[in-house]
Amino acid sequence: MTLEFIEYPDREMLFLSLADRVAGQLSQHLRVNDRASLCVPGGTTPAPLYDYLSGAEIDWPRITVLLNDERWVDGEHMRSNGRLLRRHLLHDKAEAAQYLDLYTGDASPEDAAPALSEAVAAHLPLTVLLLGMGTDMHTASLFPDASETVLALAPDAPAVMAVTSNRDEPRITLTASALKGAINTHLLITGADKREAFERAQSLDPTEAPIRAFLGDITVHWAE
Ligand SMILES: O=C1O[C@H](COP(=O)(O)O)[C@@H](O)[C@H](O)[C@H]1O
Repeated sequence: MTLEFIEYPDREMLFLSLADRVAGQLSQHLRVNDRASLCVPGGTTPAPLYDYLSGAEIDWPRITVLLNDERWVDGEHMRSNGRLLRRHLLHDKAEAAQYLDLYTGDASPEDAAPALSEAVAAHLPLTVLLLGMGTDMHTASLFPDASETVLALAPDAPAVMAVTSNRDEPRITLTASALKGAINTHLLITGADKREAFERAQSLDPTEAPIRAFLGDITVHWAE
């Protein structure tokens, strides 16, 4: 198990270099496999990374892109993680990728979870997993001290679960069982507050600091 922490001089360098690394890992995988999967976070941090990645010269038609988690809102809603992807990643060269949308339009994420679990399971293990993290140490939609997080961290959890106990909108999330087997895992964090949260997480239980469940073989990318 190796945790590598890379500190970049600035965010621009981080986003450029991480886009290059992710593209390289996907291409490498496609040299000996028919298909690859790229699982990425939503939120406010990764848009510039996706702008770079969308122009990468990789064999996008052989790549399935999916989110770590989605908020149960319409795809055009400001809080939709899918909206972020459609605007910043799934255009230019990456428009040719296959997109596995976690927002199905079902009445609730509970209704959608069983079929999504099957759909996601077909793309495991993930070729490249990129995680984000909130200052509260949540990752994907696995939130600290939530009863659903205990279930989503269990090794026998289905690949996808509904999350309804958080204070915002209902959500859908990949669980630890789907996320943890990825071939390449990266964590993208920026700013002093997230670095401090990341350091704190290392001595906490995953139920208090869900990102802790993924701090095995991982490369952490940080810039102020
Ligand atoms: O709610 C979410 O938050 C995390 C972190 O987002 P950020 O805004 O602090 O960058 C994100 O990784 C996750 O996908 C998203 O749904």
